[in-house]
Amino acid sequence: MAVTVDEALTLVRARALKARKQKVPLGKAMGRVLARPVLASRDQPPFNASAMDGYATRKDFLSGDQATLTVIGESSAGRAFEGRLGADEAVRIFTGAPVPADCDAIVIQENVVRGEQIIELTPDGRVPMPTHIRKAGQDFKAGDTLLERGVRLDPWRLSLAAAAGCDTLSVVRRPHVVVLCTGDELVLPGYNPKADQIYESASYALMALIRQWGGKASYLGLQGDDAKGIHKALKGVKADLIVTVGGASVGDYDLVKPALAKLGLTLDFDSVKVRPGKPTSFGALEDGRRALSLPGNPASAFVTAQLFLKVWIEASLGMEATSPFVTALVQGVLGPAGPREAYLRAKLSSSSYGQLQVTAFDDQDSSLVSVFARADALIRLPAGAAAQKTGARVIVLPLDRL
Ligand SMILES: Nc1nc2c(c(=O)[nH]1)N[C@H]1C(S)=C(S)[C@@H](COP(=O)(O)OP(=O)(O)OC[C@H]3O[C@@H](n4cnc5c(N)ncnc54)[C@H](O)[C@@H]3O)O[C@H]1N2
Ligand code: MOO
Repeated sequence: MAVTVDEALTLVRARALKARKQKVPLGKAMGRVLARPVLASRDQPPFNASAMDGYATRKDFLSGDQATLTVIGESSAGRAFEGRLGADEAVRIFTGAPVPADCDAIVIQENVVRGEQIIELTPDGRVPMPTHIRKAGQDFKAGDTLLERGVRLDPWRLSLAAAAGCDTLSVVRRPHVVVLCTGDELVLPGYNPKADQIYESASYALMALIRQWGGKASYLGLQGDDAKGIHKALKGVKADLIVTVGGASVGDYDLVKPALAKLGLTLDFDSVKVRPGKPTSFGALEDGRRALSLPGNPASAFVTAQLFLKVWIEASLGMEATSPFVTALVQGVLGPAGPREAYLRAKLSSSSYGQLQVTAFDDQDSSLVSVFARADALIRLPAGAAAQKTGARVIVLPLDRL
């Protein structure tokens, strides 16, 4: 069954794993997806806090006849002033320190002339500045949901969880994805290729992408064009998803599907109406492991990984589906799309006034590793799309470059 990209995405999502929880220390939670929300157990800040170094006092002391205040104590960050203020009194205060209970104004130290115990207010010092006091709960309040379930932790979200006092987080277990490459012509980097061989390169991108997208990746190495060998390599392997690369098409040496068939493969689709990436298939084995077979041409494997592998990993992590697309103005000429939805390797730039622009590489052959290494986006052309000229708005899928 040949399906469109959208149909394939629906089928891939339908075979996502049920999220399994595990606890991890906050310091190890970068990149993980929350299995439970992070809630605030207290207000932040927990007290009215001074935003400036200066003097805490009362507004009514600033507006009276008196232009001097008596300093009766100090409040510093971590050491609150516990006393009470009398008439025309102030407390020395520092940024981040609790504002004493009966104070409602901060005079910054630049706006006073400091004496021994008495400070003299300059005219500016007599104007109350509400922003100099950060209200308790200004950042967040006890009981607030700070981070929703399904959110992926990034540096700023980790900081928020820390600000809420969480030392461990409940996250979704990473789906385990194994990668097997097939083809008699392939040699691992570091070994000597014969004249008719090439280096295996696709798995290096795929393994890194799986990790970047939130999965756990294991490399099963290389298998020749031998259905028995492929079957043996996959038979007892622990995995949530098996990704095979190569041997996916219709030739005499395309032996991945027969090998997976022996493991009880039920196919959801065996071909996608996409260019590159037509011989991509997906389904599940008898034992529940999912199997995604990618074409061997590196660009075909990378495009289909970006489309389907990423979505399967994210759905299995309990992340909400979001559109990965933006739009940009095309530079140069794009030919018509043909009968399959097309993804052209392209380079993003921005105009002098910040408009996103995109330029397709001239050579779109699906074997080219060098072009992908320079691309930072894919231009998506719907099946049957007409040719496009400079200035046309096109749909773009930015790549997850570091
Ligand atoms: N008669 C037909 N021939 C082909 C069709 C078709 O429909 N009818 N489809 C073409 C399309 S589209 C693609 S894409 C390729 C993909 O085929 P396979 O998945 O069977 O890939 P291979 O033949 O094994 O390899 C293709 C190409 O990629 C190189 N390769 C494979 N694995 C790797 C790797 N891990 N790292 C680097 N390079 C790799 C391999 O050496 C080949 O050059 O089939 C078309 N044929
Ligand atoms: O679909 Mo193939 O991936 O055109 O080279």
